[in-house]
Amino acid sequence: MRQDALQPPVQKNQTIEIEIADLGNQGEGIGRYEDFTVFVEGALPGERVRVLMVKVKRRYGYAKLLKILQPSRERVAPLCQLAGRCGGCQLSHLSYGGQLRYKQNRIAQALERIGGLSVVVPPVLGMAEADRAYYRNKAQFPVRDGENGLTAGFFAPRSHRLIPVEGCQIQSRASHRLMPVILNFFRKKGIAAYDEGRHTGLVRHVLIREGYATGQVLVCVVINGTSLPHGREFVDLLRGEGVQSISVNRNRERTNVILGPETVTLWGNGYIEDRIGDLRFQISPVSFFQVNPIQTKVLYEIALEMAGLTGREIVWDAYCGIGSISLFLAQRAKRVYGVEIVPEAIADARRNAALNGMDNVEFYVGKAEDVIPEWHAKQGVRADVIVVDPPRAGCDRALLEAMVDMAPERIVYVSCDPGTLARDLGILCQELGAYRVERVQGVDMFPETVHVETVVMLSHKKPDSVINVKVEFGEGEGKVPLDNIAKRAAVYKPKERVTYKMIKEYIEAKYGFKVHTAYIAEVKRDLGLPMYDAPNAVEELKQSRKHLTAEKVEAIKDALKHFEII
Ligand SMILES: C[S@@+](CC[C@H](N)C(=O)[O-])C[C@H]1O[C@@H](n2cnc3c(N)ncnc32)[C@H](O)[C@@H]1O
Repeated sequence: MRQDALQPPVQKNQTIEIEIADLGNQGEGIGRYEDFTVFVEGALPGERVRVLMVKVKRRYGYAKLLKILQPSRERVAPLCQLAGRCGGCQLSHLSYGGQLRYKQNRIAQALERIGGLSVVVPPVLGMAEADRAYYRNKAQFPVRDGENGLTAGFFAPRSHRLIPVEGCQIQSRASHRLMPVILNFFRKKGIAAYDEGRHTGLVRHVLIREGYATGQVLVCVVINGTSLPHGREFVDLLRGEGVQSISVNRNRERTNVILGPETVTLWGNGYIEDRIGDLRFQISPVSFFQVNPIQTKVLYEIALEMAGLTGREIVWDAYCGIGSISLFLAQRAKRVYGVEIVPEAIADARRNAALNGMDNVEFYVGKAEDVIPEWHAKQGVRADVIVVDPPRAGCDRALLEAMVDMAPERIVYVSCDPGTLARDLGILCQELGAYRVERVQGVDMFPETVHVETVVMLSHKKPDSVINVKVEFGEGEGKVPLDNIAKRAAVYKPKERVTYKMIKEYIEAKYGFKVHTAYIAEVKRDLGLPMYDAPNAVEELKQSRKHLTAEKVEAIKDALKHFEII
């Protein structure tokens, strides 16, 4: 043990040799140097590596991989020439079997460490080798000015530096074919790429979506303006390339969010069609649709199986997108209600229900956490099964509480983030104690990357048996005093969950300044506190921001003390 526990045993720019023991949530190797944790991008468990320390904090640091002294048996040569540079495929140097084991382990660890749930997690369902190349049906390329003029690509890890992408192994074949054609057109017509710093220029992103079963292709250009110059010629060009739907999306905000609020169709119906199993789906540019069509079928079939439908059930599908899971469920349920925040997706969902001749589904636009509790409280609607498929941030607490109130027999939780999944299952199963986990299944929707989809089946906890106990309250022999009950209730009262919002509000009220979630997360991390309740912190830390001042650190620590977190 070091003499001065506050002094890290390494310094910035120092070269050290370490053994890698684990892989972090971003696919980075994790090793120890004395009792100091070192994160090394590109290193694998079982490897001995020489690294250069690039950032040193009190208890942990980040290092650059200089040399692999002893490679792991799981190390493979990445198929993609951009591996390690573009920030997209964090695991392309790990064998596919190794990737699946990493994902299985990630789910199990999150459930145990964050959710407090000890559950058997079976192997993740992977893809056949022949299907893995070019598996994505949607590409969203940022467009910026590069060394050779207007360029499309992907951002390097934790930056907005564009790495030109030619020959990406996971994007669709249609995007490989069309991007050079589209970029050439913009260059020839002198159409400017977007400049983030100055908020000038026109083309921000190009989105290309391809129907896996139909081969139909949609192109949507996201612009910092109202219209695309030479739009007619652009349409003619892409129609000549066999594109079915061409649109522009207007995004004039200074934001990292890709899509803006308005989409204008330049040509076609404004959507493409695809199929999953026997069902047909129309998909517009701004609607969510799962990106891996082969694995989507696997995922939905598992969700359907877990829902255990017999044809008599009322089902709610929260976060329903274009209604794809809803329609899968409606094939075997009495009635399905879908809720989704994006109006265009609900328009797609309604069209999709009609397209498939299904009249036992209804769709509502709104936040799941508003719509479902309101329908339950005001209209008294009930549910036999609730399916949730939230974005990475997981379910809103109000929705979790409403589900417990509605007490469906089963909840099927589809998740793309093991951390927030575990947090929400912890609330449903441990904190509110209303459900138990029956089955967990990971599905590899995102080969080569750290991401994994998980489906969980929860069943309602029912008492095993009932005994009748006669109790008299009040003073006197054989009676239970009322004040004792109040005291016991105070002892067992669950602690209020402290949210980042509460910490921010406390600091603003007491110190008069705002602090970013990422700052709170950084201080928590420095203090060695768990980070699971800051699902967006990692993303937020990627954005450029000012230095975290000592004043803010003290204010955050004060708030953490106030809420008894430290
Ligand atoms: C992971 S997608 C799932 C979509 C769909 N279940 C599927 O498999 O295609 C999450 C969806 O939730 C929607 N969404 C995000 N926040 C929401 C909220 N608070 N209430 C309802 N829907 C929301 C998004 O627009 C997106 O369509």
